[in-house]
Amino acid sequence: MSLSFTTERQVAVAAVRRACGLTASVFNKLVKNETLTKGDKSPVTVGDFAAQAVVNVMLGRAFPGDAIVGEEDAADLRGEDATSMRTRIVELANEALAGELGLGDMAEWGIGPGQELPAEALLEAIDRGTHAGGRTGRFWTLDPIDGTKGFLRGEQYAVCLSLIVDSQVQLGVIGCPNLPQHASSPEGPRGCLFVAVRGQGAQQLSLSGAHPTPIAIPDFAPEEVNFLESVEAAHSSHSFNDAVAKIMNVTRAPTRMDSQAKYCALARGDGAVYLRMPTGVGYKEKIWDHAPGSILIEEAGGIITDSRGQPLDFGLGRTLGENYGVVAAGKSTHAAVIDAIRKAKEQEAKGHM
Ligand SMILES: Nc1ncnc2c1ncn2[C@@H]1O[C@H](COP(=O)(O)O)[C@@H](OP(=O)(O)O)[C@H]1O
Ligand SMILES: [Mg+2]
Ligand SMILES: [Mg+2]
Ligand SMILES: [Mg+2]
Repeated sequence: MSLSFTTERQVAVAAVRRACGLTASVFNKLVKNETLTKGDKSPVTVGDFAAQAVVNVMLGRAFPGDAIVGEEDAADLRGEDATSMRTRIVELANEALAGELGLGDMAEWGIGPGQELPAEALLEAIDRGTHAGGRTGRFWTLDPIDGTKGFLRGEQYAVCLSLIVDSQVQLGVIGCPNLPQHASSPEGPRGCLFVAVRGQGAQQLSLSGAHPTPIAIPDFAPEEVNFLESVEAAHSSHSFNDAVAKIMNVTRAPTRMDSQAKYCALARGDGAVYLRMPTGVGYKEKIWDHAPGSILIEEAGGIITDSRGQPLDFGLGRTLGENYGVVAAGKSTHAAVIDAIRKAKEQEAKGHM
């Protein structure tokens, strides 16, 4: 078997590009009854569902034998009360699948004129994402909109796709429609793609899939270190991050950003540390929230582990198992973060936090 994953990369970039176009167009037109609240109280929009349908249709055509671990499922879309949402999703997904071919995209992965897919086919495509994951075999992970809360605020979100083979992430593609192309000009052009293939490095591309540019995590002088963290305090402990930053004598304020755009920002050197610590007990991190970002960090020369310094295990199923948080940083910084976390935990245990 070839391990260059050339076709997989091509399909993944094409699928993420189409899904980004869809989500960006949906944002400007989103109305109130196009968002649902899921069982865990988190929001999901017609954009999430339609983007999952598009990516799953394309993966299904290119790799009919591959399983998919996708965040969304179509259960809430089948009832009569969901008719208007369903109609909108069908319209959005068909529009994206019929849209112009991007760089490296193939006509047979999308649909031609008059080939619109009916609602049932698209709901089935969404439900192709119900795979359980696991230790062996080949499957994709898909988060059609990561950072749905950021998406709804008009801030950062990302379309995130990865390929896992026997528990190892081999390919990751992340599309960030709202991320400035250069951190140095935050008001400049927005929208970029990030791609990493195991052993082939990490790249930033334009949203169209053109102009691949290698990216790497730079060395940070201690006084230049800053943290990247979630906007949502319920997703990651801001106060623990403050304690860790203090121990590391970090003076720069943290950069808050939704979604795996944080991994992209880290991979190109916009920030030095991504730290995500649990806010309570019970929540298990999902593999689609970290698999694409993890390979991007590794291929950009960084290290990603849990807060104990142990590797993340993508072979446990749909989640990462018991939650010890996530720490990503460049090689020269990562050990210092793990050490500071240990000290912060000691302080916390002594009631000093
Ligand atoms: N209590 C919790 N702890 C950690 N992550 C959580 C969480 N509740 C939801 N999330 C996850 O946090 C993701 C967003 O991450 P971030 O905070 O970095 O923007 C969500 O992805 P979705 O937006 O795809 O649902 C969701 O999977
Ligand atoms: Mg969600
Ligand atoms: Mg997510
Ligand atoms: Mg999501």
